[in-house]
Order: sequence, then C-alpha cells, then structure tokens
Amino acid sequence: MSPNLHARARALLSDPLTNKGTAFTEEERDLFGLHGLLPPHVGTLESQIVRRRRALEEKENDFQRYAFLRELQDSNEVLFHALVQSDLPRMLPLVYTPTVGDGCERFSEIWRRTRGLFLSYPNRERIDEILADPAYDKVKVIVVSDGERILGLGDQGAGGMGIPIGKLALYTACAGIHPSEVLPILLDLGTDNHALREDPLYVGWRAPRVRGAEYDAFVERFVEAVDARFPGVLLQWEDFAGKNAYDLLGRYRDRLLSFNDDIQGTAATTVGTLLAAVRRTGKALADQRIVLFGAGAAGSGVAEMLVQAMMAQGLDETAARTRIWAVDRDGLVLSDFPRLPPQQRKLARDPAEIADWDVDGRNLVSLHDVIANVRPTVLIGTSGQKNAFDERCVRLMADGVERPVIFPLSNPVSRAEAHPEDLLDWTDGRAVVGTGSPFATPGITQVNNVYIFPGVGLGALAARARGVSDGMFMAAARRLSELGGATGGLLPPVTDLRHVALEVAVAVARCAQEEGLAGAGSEATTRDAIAASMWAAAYD
Ligand SMILES: NC(=O)C1=CN([C@@H]2O[C@H](COP(=O)(O)OP(=O)(O)OC[C@H]3O[C@@H](n4cnc5c(N)ncnc54)[C@H](OP(=O)(O)O)[C@@H]3O)[C@@H](O)[C@H]2O)C=CC1
Ligand SMILES: CC(=O)C(=O)O
Ligand SMILES: [Mg+2]
Repeated sequence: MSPNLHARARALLSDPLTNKGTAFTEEERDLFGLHGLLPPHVGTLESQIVRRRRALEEKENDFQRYAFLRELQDSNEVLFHALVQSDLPRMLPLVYTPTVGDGCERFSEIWRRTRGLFLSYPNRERIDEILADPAYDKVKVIVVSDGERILGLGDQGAGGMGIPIGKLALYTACAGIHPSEVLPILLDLGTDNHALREDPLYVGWRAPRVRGAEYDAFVERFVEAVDARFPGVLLQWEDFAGKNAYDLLGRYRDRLLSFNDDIQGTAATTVGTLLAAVRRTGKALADQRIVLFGAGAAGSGVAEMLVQAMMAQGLDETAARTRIWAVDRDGLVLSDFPRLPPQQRKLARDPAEIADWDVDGRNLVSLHDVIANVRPTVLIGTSGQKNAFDERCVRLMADGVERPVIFPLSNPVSRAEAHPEDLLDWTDGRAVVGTGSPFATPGITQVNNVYIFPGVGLGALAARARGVSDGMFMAAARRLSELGGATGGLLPPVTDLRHVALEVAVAVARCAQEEGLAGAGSEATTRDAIAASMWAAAYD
C-alpha cells in the first residue's frame, strides 16, 4: 500500500463526516486500505447504535452522557445522528436543554476536537481567511452566538459554543439538514464572567467583553464575510444578550437570510402553543389577560407576536396591548421608567392606569401585585429566575380562573420559574402547564423553540426566500397550533419533531411565496419535495 493510501485511510477514519467505524464493509476496507486499522468484525449502523446506547447508559450522570455524545459526534456523525434520531425523547435532554447548559458551563473541561469556528477578536483580520476553508463549501445553515446570554446561565464566553452545536444537531435531527451543511460559530469577543477569565482551563479569549463601536465593527466584518462566502445561507442568531439580540436582528434581517431564535422562534412557539391552549380553555386569545414575567429578548418577542395574533382576531393594536402586562427586574414595566430599552417601550403601561391599584411592593409593582390587580388567565416566564412563580402568586392566580395557563419557559431546569408538579399541586391540577425544558411530570407540554426554528430554517431554504418575515413566523405558529390535537397534548410529542419541522417548513415556504419573498409555486416547496430533501442518518 502506498504512503498516500495509508494517509487517506487514516484521514477517512478521523473525519467524523466520513468515518463509519466498524460499519466499513469488506469492499470499502479493500478499496480504502482500512484493513488492520479496524477490528475484523463488520458491523451495521443498527448494531453500532446498540453498542453506543449501552455505553451511554452506563455513564454515571447526564453531563457524562453529554460529553460522551459530543465525542461520538466528533468521531462519527452518522452514528451520532442515528443514535439521536433513534430515541428523541431520551436524547434531546442530553444534547439540548437542560444538559447542554452544563455542557456550556464546563465546555473548557471537555473540549477535545475542533467543531465549528471560533472567531475571536484578536483574529478579526482573518475572518475571510478562516471561512475560506473548502471544508465549508456545502454550508447552508449557520447558528452563531457570542456566548453572552446562554440559556438563563448568563455569560459563558467561548463555552457558549455548546449552544450553536446543540441547535445545529437539532437542525439535522428535526429538519434533516445534512451534517456537512451546518456550521456552528462562536464570536469570541471576551467574557465578563470573571470566574471564567480566571479559570486556568478556560479555552476562550481572556479579556473583558469588547463592546460598542468595536463590537459592531467586528460583527459587521463577520456578516460581510459570511455573505460573500455563503450566498443564500440561513443564519440564526442565538443567545445574544437582550440589546445586541435586538440590534443585530434589526440591522441584518434585510441583508442576510436570518432570524433571532430567542426573539422570533420563542414567540412563534409560545403563540402557537397558546393558540392551542386557549382552544382548549374555550376563550379566544383576544379575551385573555396575559402577564409576561421577564421582558428581555424572549419576553418582548412573545409580547409583540401576541399583539399581532390578537389583531388578527379583530382587536386594534391599542386594545391588544391592553391585554398584556410585562413585569421585569424593576416590576411592572411603566412608561415613566428612566431607562426603558426600546423593546420595552411599546409594552410599558401608563402609571395613571395603576394609580388605584392595591400594591404590596414598596419600591416596585411586583409580580404578586400585578396578579392581584390584573387577575391574569395566562402567565409566561422568560426571566431566568428560578422559582419566581411561587405558591402565593400561583394560588392567587388560580383563584377565580378555571384553567390558568402557566408557562415557566426559562432554561435550563435550574432556571425554571416553577416546577410543573408544584403548579399542578397549587392549582388542584387545573393549570395548563408548559415548560421550556423537559420535566417528567405527566400532562405538561415542552414549550421550546425547537418546535419552530428547524422548520422555519428548512422552509426558508426550500423556498430560497430572500428574508424571514414576521408573517413567516406567524404562519409557523398557526401551523404548530394545529398539530397537537391528535395526541391530546397542546403540542405534538418530541417523537414527532421531524413531522413538526416538515409541516412548519411547508407553511413557511408558502407564506414566503405569498408575501413575494420567494418565487411562486416552485416544485422545491411542495410537501413531498421538502420531505424528500430531509436527510435521515444512514451511511452512504
Ligand atoms: N423555552 C424557550 O424556547 C426559550 C426560553 N428562553 C429562556 O428565557 C430566559 C430569558 O431569555 P432572554 O429573554 O433571551 O434573556 P434576556 O436577558 O434578554 O431577558 C431576561 C429578562 O428578565 C429580566 N429579569 C432579570 N431578573 C429579573 C427578576 N428578578 N424579575 C423579573 N425580571 C427579571 C432581565 O432584566 P435584566 O436585563 O435587567 O437582567 C431581562 O429583561 C432564559 O432563561 C432562556 O433560557 C429563551 C428563549 C427560548
Ligand atoms: C431554548 C432557547 O433558545 C433558550 O433557552 O435560549
Ligand atoms: Mg436560545
């Protein structure tokens, strides 16, 4: 065998996109010179899944399982995805929330091999050069984060890379985007997490976060490089802190095929689930009184889409806004607050409206005060504040509302505003409960943007859309709201996420065409064509 063939054999085995491990056939072993590098047994993908599943379950805890799965992904992508797809309810909590939260916090501890791109501030002149690698020629979907607001865990610096990796694993699992077509990117502009900067194991750039004009210039350079290198790519902004999340979405949504998952994906998931929930409670969305706790990127996005959904049910904008109360760090958001972020201005209430409220809070109008005076029918948490929905608030809300709808959406589990079992207990089982992360409590729904983003991305790509509009997210929310019925849940179970992504994709592609953001009636956007384009894990 020539030295070239030896080198190629090793390259084949060490590239996770080409490695098949023991599943290389005898013919492939002859052809690629793999004899001796593999044990003699020739296995199948199915037998490999059994072996890896056994090893996975022998790990002591979920963090070890997460690390095991990450290593598997870095050594054999087909096997990793086949294992994930073989049992989504078991695997999703390991590769995604809640365990991905530990994965980000302990990213430096388990970093082993390259995956995706770290674009660090000191490398800002090299972005084009880094993206030029032919290994990325097929890339269609990018998920990018700067690691500043990872789930409800705050600034995780370079460790935030766990999120783009996890989200893209779901693009493959749910929307069938081939692993060679996805690229996780972490913009490493430093971290303000002092413990990380002082940790000798930290793998990121040890500097305070770059902010202001330099931050903007860096992101601009990144966007220009992406646009030039990957025309038509879909870019998902993920887990940026509130202000940057809004600024970047506003600046780039018309320049790149892009969306912010925390603002728009979460909104569509929540509105879709609420539309399904209110159908069950028998009262229109426009007749609900909705309290949002945590008016950052996710909460404000949810509020704006709720306004749109209520307007579609006949309310005018002013009336729709009167159905929503936003509570943030300083209590009920009021228009006379000195420093209101732009996304909260439209949500702020006039202090005159609450002049005759009975309030406990001394310096602020607390969640409890708002519940006592508003008597909400729906309570949504996007605050990252563990146990903020306490017994006193929940019992008060449930007093007089037959089916209180309560969604503690913050991730991971350690940041959830309430435990679903407590919510059911305090409401005598009457609450309609949705959580951001999975819980074992029967009868609750996981309300997570994984129900939306894979389908939105797939649909936008299939339609070759020029942008991702609010209308496309509304179409996604409406389609999602129709999918749960058959199974008795508000949303379909996690086992159906591929079907959900397909249905959402079809709705999104049609909407793009109707709105003139994509060519009309393309063959590529029929349900059959989109389904046929979805890759299922199997060896070539
Ligand atoms: N289920 C799902 O699909 C999704 C869930 N989420 C979850 O939502 C949470 C928030 O995410 P995101 O909106 O992007 O983050 P942001 O930081 O943008 O928003 C959080 C908001 O909560 C506010 N807040 C902080 N402390 C309190 C408090 N004690 N009481 C009331 N409000 C408070 C923050 O104020 P300040 O800025 O002053 O700290 C901020 O406005 C996270 O836990 C995330 O995991 C997000 C996206 C999707
Ligand atoms: C689910 C998600 O995107 C988040 O918690 O940030
Ligand atoms: Mg997110």
